[in-house]
Amino acid sequence: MDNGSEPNISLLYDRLGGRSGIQSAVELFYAKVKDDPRVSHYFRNIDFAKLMEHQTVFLSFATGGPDYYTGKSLKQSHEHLNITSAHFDDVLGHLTDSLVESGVTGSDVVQVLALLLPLKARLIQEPKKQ
Ligand code: HEM
Repeated sequence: MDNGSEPNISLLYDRLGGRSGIQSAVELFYAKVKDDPRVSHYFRNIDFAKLMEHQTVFLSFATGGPDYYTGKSLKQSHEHLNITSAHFDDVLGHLTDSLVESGVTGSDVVQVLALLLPLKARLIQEPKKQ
């Protein structure tokens, strides 16, 4: 038993390799997205350097790192894009592959996805059912 001042568990952020580990996975991720004709059209005329920086900060913040995400709300930055449910899944598939290729363990990949999947309803615009 220790003195109880620090819980003996590691942060998801640290297990992802901290800021530099997340940044490498994000670079891999956008390379895949840009190469995928199903979704690359969403990213036309986008400043990728800025986008990668914002995504790195967002993921660092979401996984318990010291960064604080102060960008636009995800709803604001995505609503003009009209993202479909299937395209959301395609993009998260690329994120999954990028994390696996970066050496992230299966259970940590699941933990990242568990943080992001609940955001789907805010990011997609499906036609309203009659
Ligand atoms: C949970 C999943 C997602 C997260 C956490 C996420 C996160 C982000 C973040 C943090 C930004 C930067 C916002 C800013 O610069 O203020 C961004 C921008 C963007 N995202 Fe996502 N995103 C997700 C899913 C998607 C999907 C599925 C697509 C397309 C199919 C997409 C397309 C874009 C585009 C095109 C931008 C740039 C918008 C602009 O600069 O006008 N995102 N996203």
